[in-house]
Amino acid sequence: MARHRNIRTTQYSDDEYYDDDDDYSNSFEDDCISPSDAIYLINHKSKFDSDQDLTDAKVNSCLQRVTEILGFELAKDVVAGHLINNEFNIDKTVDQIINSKISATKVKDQQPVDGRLSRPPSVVIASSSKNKDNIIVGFGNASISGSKNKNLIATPKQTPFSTPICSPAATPRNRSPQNVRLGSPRVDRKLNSPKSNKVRDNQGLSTSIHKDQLYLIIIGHVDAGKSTLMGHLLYKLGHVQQRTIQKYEHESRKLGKQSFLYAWVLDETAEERNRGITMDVGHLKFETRTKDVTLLDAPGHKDFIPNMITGASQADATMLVVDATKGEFETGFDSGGQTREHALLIRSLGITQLGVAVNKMDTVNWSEERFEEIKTKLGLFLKQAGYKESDVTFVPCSGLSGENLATKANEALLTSWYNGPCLMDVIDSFKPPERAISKPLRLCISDVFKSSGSGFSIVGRIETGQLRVGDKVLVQPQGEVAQIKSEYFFKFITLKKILTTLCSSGIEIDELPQPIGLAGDFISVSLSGYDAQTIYSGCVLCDISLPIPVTSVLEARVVVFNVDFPIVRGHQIVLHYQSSSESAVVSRLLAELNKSTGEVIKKNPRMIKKNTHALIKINLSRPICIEVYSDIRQLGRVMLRSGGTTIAAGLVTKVNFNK
Ligand SMILES: Nc1nc2c(ncn2[C@@H]2O[C@H](COP(=O)(O)OP(=O)(O)OP(=O)(O)O)[C@@H](O)[C@H]2O)c(=O)[nH]1
Repeated sequence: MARHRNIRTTQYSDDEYYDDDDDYSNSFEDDCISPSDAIYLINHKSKFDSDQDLTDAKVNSCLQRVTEILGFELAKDVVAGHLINNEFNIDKTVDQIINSKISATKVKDQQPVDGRLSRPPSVVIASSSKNKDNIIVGFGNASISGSKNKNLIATPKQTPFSTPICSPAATPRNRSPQNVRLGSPRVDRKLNSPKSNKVRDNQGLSTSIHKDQLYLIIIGHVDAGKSTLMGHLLYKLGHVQQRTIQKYEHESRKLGKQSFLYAWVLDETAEERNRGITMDVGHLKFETRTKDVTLLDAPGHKDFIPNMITGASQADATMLVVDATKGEFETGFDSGGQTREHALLIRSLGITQLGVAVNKMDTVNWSEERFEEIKTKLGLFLKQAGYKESDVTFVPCSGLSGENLATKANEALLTSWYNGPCLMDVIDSFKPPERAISKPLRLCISDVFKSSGSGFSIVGRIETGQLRVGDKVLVQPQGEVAQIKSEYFFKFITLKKILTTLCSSGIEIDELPQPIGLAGDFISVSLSGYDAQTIYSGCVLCDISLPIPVTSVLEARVVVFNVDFPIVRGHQIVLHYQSSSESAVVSRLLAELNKSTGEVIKKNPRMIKKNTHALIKINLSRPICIEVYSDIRQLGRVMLRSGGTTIAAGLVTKVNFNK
């Protein structure tokens, strides 16, 4: 039996408590009063009211239990207040704390946009607390049961698929159930955490974690040294054991790829290691002085740009890695290289904070001249791409030698002219965005996994809103109402707590359940009792009363990249959004727009040339879940690809053509 049980719904009685074999007795820790004592004390409250010591003892005894259920610490006097208010009822106390934190956060976060998304605070609280009697904390299977609601959105014919799309050309129409992955969800790895900080503050639920949560994507041209840089940084921070590195050194030497030893920390599959390239987005978790950072190591190779887009859609800040080696920077930067494309993609997705690691400085003898040359060329391009100079920081470093990564540079040739921040300082200086907890629930499913037995799990990020066990949600685009069933245990894995990884590399598994998931959390939910065939990557769990729009037609304001051929009406494209993609066609060119003001320059142009802004209409081959950017930014961004290259990026301006 898991440590985390249905404590909050348990009605204790003396009989249960005194039964030696009864698991309930284990639910209370050593320093907690027994349930029978608690009940007795509550029933005889008046007798002991004057006894401050006794009250303290009761608070102390319940404090740990409350903290365990919440998953974070609050100041003792805050918990004491709630406990006394609720007559030491742990269940009510926890609910009250959670609800008070949500409403506190919500006031700050409330952003009425157009009425469609705004709603009174009471609705938010009610929706999350209406099933409070059923809230369960623990491991095991949870179930979303589907009761079809035909009055909602018609169910498009779709079949499940398992992996993020790799092929830009294909629409995954005929994926079979067998494609659902077997085994554990691909969740994120946390390496050894020597400085893991378990302290929590009392600033509210979304901000209660002592360290801010930041999703950082590493981008750059193929072989710029992204994986090596981050692998070595993690090693320097003590997140990778020395024996693991020794093992990688030994094994990579056997393959004749010793220079990739640090890259292996992030490139985990045999194919990636054999080919020496990153293919899928690797996730790792580490801590800086002020942040819990989730690292998204994106593939540099152009064949895997769709995977990179998937990673980018989750990121808050970016580290662009360029190779300082003579000729190599130029290859990556010139047209055909991925430096520009990646930087543009990231900016188009609304990510503004950028660090530029000028890597492999050892190959140019730590030359200041070379660093400045790269800074000038790239800086100019980044400015044109819409990055503010103040949001971009250049750092000279070497992923291979480890120079200027976790600590300030030692290399005399570098320190003779450089006194700026090291890579770690730059990462630490990124600002995490505010999480939109008060907006309607949007959980974007990025993966579906078949677990042992009949159940399956979904993995995804809560982009906005919140989710609790017992909540009813709408699965879009199916339009089916589902519920996180209370009689099952709910497995909530958040990146705040973290996760699983390769046992072979000495990395620990640390999956912790949470009673509530909030915007920004990447979670895994074990499901059973719901048809796995109808759920797939790209589906969205959302608020029943304010569902995400489902549409097969949309309008978007796009920036056309440096394309060889102009975009014309009837242009076949693949539309990328979140972790999904869909084949589509540009059905109308509505207007060419002024780059800076957005004013219409020309209505109904015949074509849209490179580097222009335009308003276009797109018809998709089947309905997708998407938002207007001004409603929910995270879900209103799209990428247009054609012939294996990204031709434009844009923001959705209209989705509902019936109104
Ligand atoms: N001299 C030198 N070589 C480096 C440095 N960093 C990485 N390399 C080498 O560059 C090669 C590519 O490194 P990776 O870390 O795999 O590059 P990557 O950018 O992650 O590659 P993809 O993910 O496939 O795009 C490897 O041989 C590394 O050893 C560095 O600072 N100096």
